[in-house]
Amino acid sequence: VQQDCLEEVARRDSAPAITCPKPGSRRCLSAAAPDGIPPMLAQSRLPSLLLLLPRLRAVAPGLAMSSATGTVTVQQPLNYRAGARVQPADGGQLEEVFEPATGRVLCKVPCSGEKEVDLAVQSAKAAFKIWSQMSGMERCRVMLEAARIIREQKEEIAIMETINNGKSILEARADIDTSWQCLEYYAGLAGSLAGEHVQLPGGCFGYTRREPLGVCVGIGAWNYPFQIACWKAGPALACGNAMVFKPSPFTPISVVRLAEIFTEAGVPKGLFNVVQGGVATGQFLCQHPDVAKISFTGSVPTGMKIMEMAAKGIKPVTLELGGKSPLIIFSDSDLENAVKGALMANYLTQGQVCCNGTRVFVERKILDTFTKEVVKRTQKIKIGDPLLEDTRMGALINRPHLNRVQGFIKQAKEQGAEVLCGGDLYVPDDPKLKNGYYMRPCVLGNCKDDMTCVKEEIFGPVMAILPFDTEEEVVERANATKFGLAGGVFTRDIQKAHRVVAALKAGMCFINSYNASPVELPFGGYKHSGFGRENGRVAIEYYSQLKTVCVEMGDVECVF
Ligand SMILES: NC(=O)c1ccc[n+]([C@@H]2O[C@H](COP(=O)([O-])OP(=O)(O)OC[C@H]3O[C@@H](n4cnc5c(N)ncnc54)[C@H](O)[C@@H]3O)[C@@H](O)[C@H]2O)c1
Ligand SMILES: C[N+](C)(C)CCCC=O
Repeated sequence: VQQDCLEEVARRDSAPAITCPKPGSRRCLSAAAPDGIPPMLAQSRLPSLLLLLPRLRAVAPGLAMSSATGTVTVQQPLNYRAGARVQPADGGQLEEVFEPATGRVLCKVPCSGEKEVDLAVQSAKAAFKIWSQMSGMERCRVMLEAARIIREQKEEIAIMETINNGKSILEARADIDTSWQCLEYYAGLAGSLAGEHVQLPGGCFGYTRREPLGVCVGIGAWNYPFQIACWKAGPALACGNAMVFKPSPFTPISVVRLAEIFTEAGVPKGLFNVVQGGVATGQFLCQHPDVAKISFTGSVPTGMKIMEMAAKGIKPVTLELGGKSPLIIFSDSDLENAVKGALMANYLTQGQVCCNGTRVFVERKILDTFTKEVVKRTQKIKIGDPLLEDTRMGALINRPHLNRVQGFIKQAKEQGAEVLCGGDLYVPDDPKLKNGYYMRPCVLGNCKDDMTCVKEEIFGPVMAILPFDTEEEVVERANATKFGLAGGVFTRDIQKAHRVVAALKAGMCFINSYNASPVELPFGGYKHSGFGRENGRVAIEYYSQLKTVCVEMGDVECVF
């Protein structure tokens, strides 16, 4: 037993059944797909929660028996500094945190002020002195241990994420998988970070050292709270940096568990700290003179503000922003796969995914057949309690966001789009879910490129279908957007597939699939969707700096 768990959970008789991955399974992306579950979400199944109880009690006392929807309250502090949960030194305004599935308040979190932000940064600075002096192999070992603990505690973390975010437990498990995989991947790279040796005339030489930046700030969005934190912490820590992370005020819970796991794994106390709050806390972080880098995931308007603040301190930034990505379905596609691809491109996490392919361009020849099939499958999606195993769509993040998505659908109708299915609020039969933030996934037909629903990021389960006639035309229309995060193409013609993705102005492209995110592949946007990359070897560049050392072996040549 290594911690006071943050959850004080009321006991209930009917706990949801829990499944776990096969121990040692590499990743769910490549796993077989039992029960028709998409391979990227598939898990091998274990029996019920009862079999896991001894281990769950050990790692998370109080969480094990009954982490069911509608029962959890959070009582422990959600700030983390110098290796422990703390109350913020100057916590001001309280933010209510909701359980999207029920609309209940899970806790009220004090927003960290300037003093708490400074304490967190100072704590990170102190730990940086130790961590940055360790060898890559030493850092690798600690990070592997953190990955191992996450893998071991995957079920509890996934439950926490589902309760705070509203996404289905099936998806939350896949998120936790990509989280520990990310730490494992960068642990692997930590030991091989190196510079170059360059021979110069007269026996002189130079060499380069890849050095960490210092204290890095991570600011996260609410749609993938734990995963976003790992995608930033992985490369940052591998390079020898320390981090202060601020999650979205809507989803403050799971990242504190990550901080505890890092401490349990053996990082110096203070290496990974968490501050809580919204705009003001984020600003204190970005403006802090001892912060060396900002990595931000969120909306385009906030990204612009972050960049302005970073510019004043000449701080490098990584911006992972929004999108309105095209998915192009040619008539020679495997129709079954194309339909599945469109569903995966639009409905994960209730459609609240930055890289979603929400503009679905369909070659006119197959428009009717494709649309009919997509609508049929969309109508069958099981909405409801996100902790139930058979739920495929949970609740949106909060009431204002649900209203915003509904507003987009209303406006789409006013502008001439046709609602082919869904788009209305969904009220589950279960009384405890009556105040949750549910809606039916929506397919819009009769869409035109200049409609708001086609131009703006809706960030909800809303797919717009747009017919096209030629390759040239569709590429031009696909690129006619300020965003450039992702894009996809379905076709059996291999030359056409590569030609089209080469022409797409987007950072993450898919051929005959959509929304896979293996940690080995860089992820990030073009244009207003941001710059810098997460995942893959290249992320090392964004969390390190190169020092050149020039060595003279003879006498100094002096012109004076
Ligand atoms: N490209 C990606 O990898 C990626 C991933 C997930 C989400 N997103 C995008 O995130 C958006 C949804 O997330 P959101 O609603 O949380 O975004 P948001 O921009 O409202 O907030 C993101 C984070 O920034 C903080 N913040 C807000 N104003 C700030 C300021 N002035 N200074 C510093 N910090 C500030 C918020 O508290 C939050 O932690 C969507 O546009 C989505 O596409 C992008
Ligand atoms: C894991 N996905 C589905 C590729 C989402 C990445 C993060 C975007 O919001």
